[in-house]
Amino acid sequence: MPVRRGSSVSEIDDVDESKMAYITRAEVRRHNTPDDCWMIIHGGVYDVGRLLHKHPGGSQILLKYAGMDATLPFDDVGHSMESLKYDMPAGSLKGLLEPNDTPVEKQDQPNDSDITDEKDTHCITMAHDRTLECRMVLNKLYTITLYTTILICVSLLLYTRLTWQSQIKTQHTTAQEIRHHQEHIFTSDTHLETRNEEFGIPAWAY
Ligand code: HEM
Repeated sequence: MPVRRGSSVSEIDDVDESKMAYITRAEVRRHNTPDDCWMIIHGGVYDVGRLLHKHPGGSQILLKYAGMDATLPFDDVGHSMESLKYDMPAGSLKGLLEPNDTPVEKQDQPNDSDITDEKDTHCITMAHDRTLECRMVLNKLYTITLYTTILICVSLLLYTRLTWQSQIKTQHTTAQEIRHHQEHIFTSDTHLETRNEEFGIPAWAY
């Protein structure tokens, strides 16, 4: 993965550095809960609270870096710098990292067990993600049921229509045959004569 170590937030954002507050790592570290989650990326201090549940990579990964410098993991995953400008909700940039603060390479890296011990965020996130997963599964089930019902209804309609059509066709043909046969019988002179004779009507009477 391309890592752009050394890039600064002011290079990608229209940031007027003179108007931005400088924030220390210690201050950022205090904002490490799902309700108050800050992180440092490329020298910018971001409040990721509003991004948490919209982040395509999930909220859990962001909470893992809550209160920390997430520049390296941010780059390692392959995010573009433009992502900070266009995907970060407006107003998320709280300030710039105090320039004389400890460099990122010397920072502690997060460790899953630390997170569970130090913060309750892990449990909260897991519960949240499980709820989301359940909702997604239910949504999928609902969609599958809906489509299956529609498919069954359409198949039934087609089947009924086809069966009726063939029945109607058969009835129609039989009716036509009968009519044709009758017409033939009644227009046939020989038959008329025979019939008249049967009823005792002489041929000259017709
Ligand atoms: C705080 C600023 C961040 C923003 C604005 C952001 C934004 C995004 C966006 C737009 C995507 C989807 C497209 C892409 O890959 O670029 C994404 C995916 C992802 N992000 Fe972030 N992200 C941020 C921070 C982080 C951090 C600190 C991590 C930690 C490692 C992270 C991990 C991930 C992962 C794992 C994915 C999924 C990648 C994939 O499915 O290929 N993100 N993020």
